Amino acid sequence: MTGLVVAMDGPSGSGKSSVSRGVARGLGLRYLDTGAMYRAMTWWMLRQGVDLDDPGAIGARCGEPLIVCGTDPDGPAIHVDGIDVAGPIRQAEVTGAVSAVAAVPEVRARLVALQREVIGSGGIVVEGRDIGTVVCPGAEVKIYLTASAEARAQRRSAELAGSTVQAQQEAMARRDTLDTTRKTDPLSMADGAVELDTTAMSLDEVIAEVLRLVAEHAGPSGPGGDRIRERT
Ligand SMILES: Nc1ncnc2c1ncn2[C@@H]1O[C@H](COP(=O)(O)OP(=O)(O)OP(=O)(O)O)[C@@H](O)[C@H]1O
Ligand SMILES: Nc1ccn([C@H]2C[C@H](O)[C@@H](COP(=O)(O)O)O2)c(=O)n1
Repeated sequence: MTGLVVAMDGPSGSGKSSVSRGVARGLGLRYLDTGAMYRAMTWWMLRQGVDLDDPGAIGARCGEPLIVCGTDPDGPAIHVDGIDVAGPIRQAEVTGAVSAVAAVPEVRARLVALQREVIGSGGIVVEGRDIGTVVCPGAEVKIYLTASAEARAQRRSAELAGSTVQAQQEAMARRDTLDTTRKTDPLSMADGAVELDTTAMSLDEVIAEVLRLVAEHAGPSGPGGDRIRERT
């Protein structure tokens, strides 16, 4: 029997990580942050001095780093060649460069294959930009999370000391443009996805709504209902 897969896509800062972790905890599922894998690849490229303006150079070297991504929603770990990069991949240098690396087809092919290995037979909430469209189009539940640009920037700047809402909004807009206009597997809403605009919702409300959608789409009376269990 295969396990439940919940696919969570959406633009930067829409709440994918926080919501996915809350849903995984609530259902006793694993959690995979695919953005962390693109960030880990970018961290490695920067460390190696690869020219990030040269997609050919990125594509030629993207098979080299060993990227290992954990699936514990309470402490998702990420290592590159045995080095813990959970902190470094969140730094501004990586955030500013990751969209260029993620646009390279060879990078996407390698990381999608790795993601599918981790997903295995399921029992997991997976978040990113192409989960419902490319990585796992057969996922039982597909969510497309959105929120207004202002709300997303406000949430992010509240999280990061010393950043203004305006600077955050500009940085997010830049990244979203790159992520939605790249040629290979751009961010888009998957067929069958439920769009959830969280602008006026608290994090707890969003998690509760996704749990409700999971129960509706994959609950005891829905398809695959025997595959979910509530964590006690
Ligand atoms: N509904 C919500 N209400 C208020 N704050 C929220 C809500 N959802 C998420 N947040 C907060 O917004 C910030 C961004 O959320 P999160 O990191 O989960 O977004 P993301 O979509 O994973 O972002 P990215 O794609 O950039 O990694 C976090 O500080 C999170 O706690
Ligand atoms: N499935 C994915 C996940 C992420 N990306 C790219 C696009 C993002 O700008 C970047 C970092 O993701 P984040 O940590 O902000 O969620 O990685 C992608 O193309 N596909």
